[in-house]
Amino acid sequence: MPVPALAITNIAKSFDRPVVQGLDLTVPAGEFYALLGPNGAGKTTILRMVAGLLAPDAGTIEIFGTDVRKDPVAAKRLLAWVSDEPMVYDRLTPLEYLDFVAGLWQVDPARARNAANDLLDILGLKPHANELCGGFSKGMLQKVALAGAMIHDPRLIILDEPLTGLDAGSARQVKDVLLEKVRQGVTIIMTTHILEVAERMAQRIGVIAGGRLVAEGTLTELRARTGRESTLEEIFLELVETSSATA
Ligand SMILES: Nc1ncnc2c1ncn2[C@@H]1O[C@H](COP(=O)(O)OP(=O)(O)OP(=O)(O)O)[C@@H](O)[C@H]1O
Repeated sequence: MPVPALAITNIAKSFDRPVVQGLDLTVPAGEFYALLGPNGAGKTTILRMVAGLLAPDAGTIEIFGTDVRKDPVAAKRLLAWVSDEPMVYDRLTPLEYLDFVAGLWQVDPARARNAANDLLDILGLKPHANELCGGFSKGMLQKVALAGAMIHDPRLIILDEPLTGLDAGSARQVKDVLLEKVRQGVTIIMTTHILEVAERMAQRIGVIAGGRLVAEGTLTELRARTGRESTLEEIFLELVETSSATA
């Protein structure tokens, strides 16, 4: 079997109470995977552990076979983490910021500049490429952060609510970038509360509730599980209600 992009085995994490409990999750290479779940379900906590920003209390996480805790630098090279709170330096222009990030990853400068120009173009930021980020709206900063996360050609891109706060045009640009990456063979894992986005973009959907994976599959498989022709919204609500009743 080919090495999956992400293999999570039995991870757990507690803060003042258990937040992630015995979670297994495997995402094959090249897949667009959406992670859904109610507020507080543990989605961000899971992704922060995958990105190496938070240590699990138990279990293992592998990115293309590389253990995130044993070899964090190698694992981080393979992935990009795009948080829902973009961190971009105010006093840099998008082009300077992308040069800076590419430098941290030791990407060849000429290659990085080409990639930066392509990303800024597709994200509609070309006209602002030489303006200071300090004057940008949150949506523009989100797009600069996304471009920065992709500059080292990651094989796995993890995004936490990437479309929140974006207008229709910006959301379209971000979706186009992500779909193009998937066409190129990159794996994408994304949380979203916009069920229509999960329905249209993702090949498989995982539903998290109470820190556990309560269902997973293609939309057709999830429909089969609930046993009727439902919308993703109906399936989602049913799965989450069932899981909280069981808990
Ligand atoms: N650093 C922390 N310290 C204490 N509790 C935390 C911490 N991070 C997350 N939590 C708690 O863990 C639970 C899960 O939070 P998490 O952000 O992972 O959920 P989520 O599924 O991403 O939610 P949302 O959809 O609202 O973003 C919440 O109850 C949250 O308050």
